[in-house]
Amino acid sequence: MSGEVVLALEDVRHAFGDVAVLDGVSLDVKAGSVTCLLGPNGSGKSTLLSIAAGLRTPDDGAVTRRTAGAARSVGYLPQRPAFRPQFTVAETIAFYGSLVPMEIDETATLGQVGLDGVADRQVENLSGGMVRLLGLAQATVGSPPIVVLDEPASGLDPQLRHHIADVIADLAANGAAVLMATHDLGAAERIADEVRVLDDGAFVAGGSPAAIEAETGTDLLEGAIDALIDREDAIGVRSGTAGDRG
Ligand SMILES: Nc1ncnc2c1ncn2[C@@H]1O[C@H](COP(=O)(O)OP(=O)(O)OP(=O)(O)O)[C@@H](O)[C@H]1O
Repeated sequence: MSGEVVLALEDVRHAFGDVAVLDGVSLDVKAGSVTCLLGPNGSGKSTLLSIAAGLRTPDDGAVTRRTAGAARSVGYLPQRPAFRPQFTVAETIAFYGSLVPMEIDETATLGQVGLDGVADRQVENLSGGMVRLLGLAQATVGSPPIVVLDEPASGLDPQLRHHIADVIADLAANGAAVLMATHDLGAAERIADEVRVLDDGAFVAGGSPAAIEAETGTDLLEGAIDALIDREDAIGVRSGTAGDRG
């Protein structure tokens, strides 16, 4: 099965009101691989991920998920994961486990993200980073063949970021097709089989990290992104002050 395209987006378009966010985006994600979406804040990564995960219907274009026979088709980690505050960590995973028609090893699920030691702690008493780890664990419950992760390492310290990247690489090694948005270029460099750079609603580059670096004459993704994205534009999007700059 490994290497088959299990998630395909074809000429996907989406707008919020009169603001076009995705302007004809096509993408194949294969089983056993990690695809990282890079791009400035507001470039449409989360919108694309929510469409890929089936949570949002695009205005136009086709989304195909080949997940027949899977207990759960898609695991999804939102950008801001939120859980019932009074549930413990173990109860939270048990709840998600109850939604899929298969036996879940809760301890192993928590262990893979390093949360087995806080299984009895209530969610409201977790740190922000721990909540994100719980979100990642939740996204893997039921071994979905497609895993969609929106900034899985956001707000985590460098060691945890590294650990999360290892967990994600393991998911792909075990056959999952992983599609994730990230601003962690080091992680993308390390674990991405494919990178897509999104800007102004379209992909401006795609390929392995090495291929993108070769194409842009750079030796790190950070340099490649600088070469591909107009930094002034990106800062304008971030701060909303583009119109104020003289
Ligand atoms: N529900 C919504 N209604 C209206 N506009 C939206 C909605 N969701 C997103 N947008 C707009 O769509 C654009 C793309 O947002 P999106 O969250 O997809 O970007 P992103 O690349 O994930 O950004 P970031 O890196 O900051 O998370 C932004 O201009 C955003 O304001």
